[in-house]
Amino acid sequence: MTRSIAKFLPFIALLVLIPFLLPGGRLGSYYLTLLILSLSYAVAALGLTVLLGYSGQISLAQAAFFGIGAYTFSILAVNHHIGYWSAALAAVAVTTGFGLFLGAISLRLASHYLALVTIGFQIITELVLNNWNAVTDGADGISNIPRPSLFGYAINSDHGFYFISVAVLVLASYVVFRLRHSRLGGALFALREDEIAASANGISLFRTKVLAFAVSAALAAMGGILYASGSLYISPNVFNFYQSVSFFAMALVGGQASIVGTTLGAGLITFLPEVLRFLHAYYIAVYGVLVVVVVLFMPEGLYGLLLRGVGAVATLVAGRRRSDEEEVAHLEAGAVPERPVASDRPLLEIRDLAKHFGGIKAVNGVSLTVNRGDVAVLIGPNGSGKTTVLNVLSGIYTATAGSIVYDGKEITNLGPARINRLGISRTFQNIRLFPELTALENVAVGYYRRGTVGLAGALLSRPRGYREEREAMEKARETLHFLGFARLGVKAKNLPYGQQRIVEIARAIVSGPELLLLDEPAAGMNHEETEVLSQILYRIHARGMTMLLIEHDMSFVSSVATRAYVMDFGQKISEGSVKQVLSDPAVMKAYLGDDVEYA
Ligand SMILES: Nc1ncnc2c1ncn2[C@@H]1O[C@H](COP(=O)(O)OP(=O)(O)OP(=O)(O)O)[C@@H](O)[C@H]1O
Repeated sequence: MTRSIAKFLPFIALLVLIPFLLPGGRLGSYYLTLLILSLSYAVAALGLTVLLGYSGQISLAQAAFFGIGAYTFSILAVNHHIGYWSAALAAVAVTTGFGLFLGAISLRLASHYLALVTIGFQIITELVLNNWNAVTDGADGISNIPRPSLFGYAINSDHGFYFISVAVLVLASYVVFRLRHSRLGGALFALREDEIAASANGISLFRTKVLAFAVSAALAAMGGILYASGSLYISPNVFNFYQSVSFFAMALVGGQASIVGTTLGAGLITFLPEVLRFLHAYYIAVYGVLVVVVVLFMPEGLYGLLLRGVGAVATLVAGRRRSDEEEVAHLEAGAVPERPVASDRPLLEIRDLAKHFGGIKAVNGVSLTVNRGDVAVLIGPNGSGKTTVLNVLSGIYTATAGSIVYDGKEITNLGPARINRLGISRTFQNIRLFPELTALENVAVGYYRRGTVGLAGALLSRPRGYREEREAMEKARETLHFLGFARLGVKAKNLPYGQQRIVEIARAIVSGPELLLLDEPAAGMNHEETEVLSQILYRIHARGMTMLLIEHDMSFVSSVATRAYVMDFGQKISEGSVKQVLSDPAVMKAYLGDDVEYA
């Protein structure tokens, strides 16, 4: 057991001891009922930890999945007399199916549009539960819902069922924890932070989003089954829109990306109305204000605030931390590494490529070949179509016409994730790091394409999951070190511009791609930083990577490039060595216009 899992132990111990802690040895049955209720809510809210906290997808349909789980289980167990655990498994499977469906149809939707679709799903589910009398018994609901038996013992008492609920919460937390600490966890966070950058690092948006919805629905179903068994009776009004909002509030108030935080949030949102009951009619206003205050002023939730407080005290006790600045390493000066000589074997062949945006012919019939070992540069005036070539090449845009062949394979319009997995990595003109992830975590995401562990592997094979995660972290550390960067634990959004560029390059090379695409890597850098960047590109080139870069800084281009292509108005107007193209009259005309003769 790792230390990370061990840190949950006091919390689990507390949950086990709660019924014995209060005066009188045992809680009154009313509070025990509330505790069981809050555990069922916590399990369902953990689904939102994955969906909202990790992958950043907004869902207001968690009560619908909670209801589908509770109803499927109750219908099977009560009306069809299916055994408890078989009915429970079937309910989780059916609800997961609905999660897969909702995830698949919401693929192209973001933020408020996605929220609207989930609200629609929630309302349809409520309508079905209320009106499909033959199956759901409509507004009457279903009663006499059974409780489980374990090893032949029926767990009928509230106390017994409380411990079953704790066990299910621990199991649900374990699922979320394992998912978080596998390559899929990194993929979910990347998706939350920047979908384009995630897909350019080999992460399939479709599979990852659908996975998040499915896991979230499965956890909602587990919570729903606990709810049904705990209450012994269900009716549609429990699984309404307000309950979905409550689940949302539980995740936000506790700490949406934290297992313990969400569990605390569920407890708080369940017990708060009881604690505030003395306020009579005013309680709902006070309750609402408290929730809004936490959401507005504590972005990491109450648990995040608690952790920060503990961290601050620990820092005070241990003395001041070394400042981040002290951790900055520099690229060690050394001889310029021996760079490979470009071969005449093509790695990338672009033929008659066109990309039109309505009437704008951004790229219009461009052909170019990059040989293995080349550092090819694409230059041209602003708006000449360079970035568009890179975007089509890396699958971000689909081509209007033409073909792209990489390593002998046609890759035109394959999509960014598949193209990355074939060994093509890129950086972006307007740096696209994952801002809330640290430099190290950002780079580890770049190693995604080298991993193999899927959901089953992450949940069932702890050694494989850990090994892969550790390997990604080690490679990320090694790559950052190779580039002379040591602020590993600093969030990307807190790094200065030049360092963000280095981290983005590290993320692009960590998986050892064959072809590296760099879009204006020196943009916004001062002279010193540009010098360091050329050293970095020499080192990367010396490792055998072929590069295609876009750049405006001609002295930088002259120092690193082995071959140059020039574009103007969407077409290639010149190619050759940097020296050759810079003295080509067509190129001078493109840059200087009619002043060329004067120049
Ligand atoms: N998504 C888009 N929708 C519409 N037009 C676009 C889109 N992307 C690029 N364009 C247009 O295509 C043309 C080429 O743009 P592109 O960004 O490829 O040029 P560039 O050579 O990279 O320029 P710069 O050096 O300024 O980055 C421009 O006219 C631009 O406005």
